[in-house]
Amino acid sequence: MATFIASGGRVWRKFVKTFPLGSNLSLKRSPTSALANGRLSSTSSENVLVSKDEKSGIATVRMNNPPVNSLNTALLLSLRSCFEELEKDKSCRALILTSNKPKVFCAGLDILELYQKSPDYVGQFWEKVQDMWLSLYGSRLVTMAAINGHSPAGGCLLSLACDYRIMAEGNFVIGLNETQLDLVAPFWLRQMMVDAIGYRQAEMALMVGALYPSNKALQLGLVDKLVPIEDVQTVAEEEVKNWLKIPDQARAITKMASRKPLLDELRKRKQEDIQTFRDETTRESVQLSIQQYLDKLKAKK
Ligand SMILES: CCCCC/C=C\C/C=C\C=C\CC(=O)SCCNC(=O)CCNC(=O)[C@H](O)C(C)(C)COP(=O)(O)OP(=O)(O)OC[C@H]1O[C@@H](n2cnc3c(N)ncnc32)[C@H](O)[C@@H]1OP(=O)(O)O
Repeated sequence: MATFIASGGRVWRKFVKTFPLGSNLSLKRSPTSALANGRLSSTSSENVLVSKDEKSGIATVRMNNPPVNSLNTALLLSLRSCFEELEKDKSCRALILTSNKPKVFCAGLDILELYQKSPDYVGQFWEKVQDMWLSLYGSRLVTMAAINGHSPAGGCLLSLACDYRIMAEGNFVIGLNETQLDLVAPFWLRQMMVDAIGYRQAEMALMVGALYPSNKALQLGLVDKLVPIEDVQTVAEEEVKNWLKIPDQARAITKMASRKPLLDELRKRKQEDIQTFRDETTRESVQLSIQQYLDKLKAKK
């Protein structure tokens, strides 16, 4: 269903569309954005909320998968569908990725998707991670991560796939802590880390599975800007507007020139990467580590 809502001088396109596994993509107003002045509607089952300002062509994509936006199958499918919809939309020029629940941007992969599942299941799950990443990392749009909270592992993956990262100041962490779960970050994730913070720092960070507080992440270049949590969205919008002063075509071609080798490499080695993930994740010792990690998370309370 697609409707157009005109409000406050801006035209809002609103549609609710059902994606596989019952996840929804809806284009609607975001409650805190300066871009937002359309009508707000919401249902609790929607795991991705999207608002798009037709005038500027800036879309805000809010992950809405309580309690911590862990990347389960449904959220991965919704994110991919959403990125692909916006990619096809000729009037869309930029995408801001954020969390609908401040304090947690994304808790990474849903660990339960990796625990006590069949090799086929985890293989299919991993392919959804790959496909979501291919659509975000390979996007022609300006992509901005508005990291309004913790961003470990898969949350860091999402952030690294964007063009620019603005993070909330304070006691929030970001990084690739895979080794702490006895997992090994795949080559395309490691490469993004190297590209962001340089070989030596990335090598150390990946080996020890480091999670950095936001000020250290800024110092390393893992994020580009720190702002108070309540300003993350507004600053992201301002930053996007600066980026949009550059002609889209030249910017997008330049981006593709630098990202194509890694995109092509994963496309070429997709099945091998899935096989490795299947084998590693379902290994008994890794399952035990995942179980212990889950217990640790629960015991936190
Ligand atoms: C070549 C070899 C190939 C192998 C390749 C293998 C992997 C490679 C690539 C990528 C791998 C990525 C791995 C991951 O992403 S694994 C996920 C890692 N994530 C984390 O370690 C974060 C864990 N969570 C936290 O630290 C905290 O939850 C957080 C700081 C994000 C928020 O804290 P807060 O206090 O607000 O919330 P909690 O009380 O801790 O959590 C609430 C609730 O949610 C559950 N939960 C948290 N995170 C996850 C998660 N990632 N998956 C599933 N469930 C999660 C938590 O257990 C609580 O549940 P409950 O007690 O309320 O039932």
